[in-house]
Amino acid sequence: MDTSVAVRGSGITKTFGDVVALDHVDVSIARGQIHGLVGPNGAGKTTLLGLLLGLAVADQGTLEIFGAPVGRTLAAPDGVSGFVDGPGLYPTLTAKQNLAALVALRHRDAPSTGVDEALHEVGLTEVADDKVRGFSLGMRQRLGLAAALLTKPRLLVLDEPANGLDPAGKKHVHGVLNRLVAGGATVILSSHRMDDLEALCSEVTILSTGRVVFSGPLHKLSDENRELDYRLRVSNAADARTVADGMPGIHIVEGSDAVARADAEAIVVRGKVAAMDELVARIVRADIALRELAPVVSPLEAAFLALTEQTDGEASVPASGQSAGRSPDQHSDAAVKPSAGQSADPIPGQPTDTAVKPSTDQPQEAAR
Ligand SMILES: Nc1ncnc2c1ncn2[C@@H]1O[C@H](COP(=O)(O)OP(=O)(O)OP(=O)(O)O)[C@@H](O)[C@H]1O
Repeated sequence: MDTSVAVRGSGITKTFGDVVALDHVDVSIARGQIHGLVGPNGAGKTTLLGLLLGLAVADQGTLEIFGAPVGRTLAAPDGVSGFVDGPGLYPTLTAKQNLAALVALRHRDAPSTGVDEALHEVGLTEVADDKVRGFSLGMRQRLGLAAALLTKPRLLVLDEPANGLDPAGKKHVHGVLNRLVAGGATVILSSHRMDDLEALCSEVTILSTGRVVFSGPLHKLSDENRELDYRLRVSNAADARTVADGMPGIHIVEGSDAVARADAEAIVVRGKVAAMDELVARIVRADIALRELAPVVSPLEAAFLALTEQTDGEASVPASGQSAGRSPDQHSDAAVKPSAGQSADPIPGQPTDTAVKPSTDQPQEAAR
């Protein structure tokens, strides 16, 4: 058994009717890291997370968590907790009562074990006695995280945990996840926020229409040979433009939104890393101050867009659908595969021992 691997999936296929949600997915997720799952709407992220939480069972393929095969029954695998589609909570109970109810289901003798600590960890101590009915989306997300933490998971699985979080809440949750991982746990989360993923994750898996189109370390997405748009804020945009104009490998991007959003002292140029290095050197030699230099879209976002390029509606093609990704030879040495297929249903509202389904106002038998 490879002890460095938390999750290993091979040939995982999950269909819902004629829709292929996961199409022969191979994935290997290292222990002790935060691993990001990213992909367009309908790519299969929630379906995959649901399999990890025991909310659904794959039609084909094998899935192992910490070396143990995931069974064919709907039950959360040992040491795994989290939620998909938002945490299920009892709106008429307080935050504290929600957590106590979950603990009571497991430890009838000590129903409050760990509740205060979990609320403190997610920053909800002050509203511990408030009814969840009045909670904002962000507060519910944090309470769902607290519910998952109660089980002291070795693998925490979260579907878009940053939904509804304000910047302070997001920072707090990032801190919780980083502490968890520092303590040896593994976190797998999905997000549409590339900045969150870049801030948190060492590795990502990009899904497109049910297939893995990239899986590996984030740095492998920074392809120096790919042209990117960069925004430069300088002390004199007109002079910087003159320097860039006609330089080999550099193209000035006119009418870019990124310029409009910035200020009069910004230009946007397109080029590869080597050409950008030369441009920066020339700008400095021309006594122009370079105040900011950043890609208009991050390497992760650029790779995401390139790898999941699709036309409207393509994300919902049935089992016989077309490939939506680029071919492997268009990418670097990370695990890149062609994409295709399409997806289907995470199990309908099946709360399990640790995982919770939809956060409607209907009480779920929640995050135990
Ligand atoms: N219970 C279900 N019944 C039928 N189809 C389903 C079911 N759950 C998911 N699907 C379909 O499977 C595909 C993958 O859905 P999934 O929710 O896994 O995607 P996702 O990547 O999480 O999308 P999003 O980013 O929009 O949350 C979609 O086409 C979806 O319509």
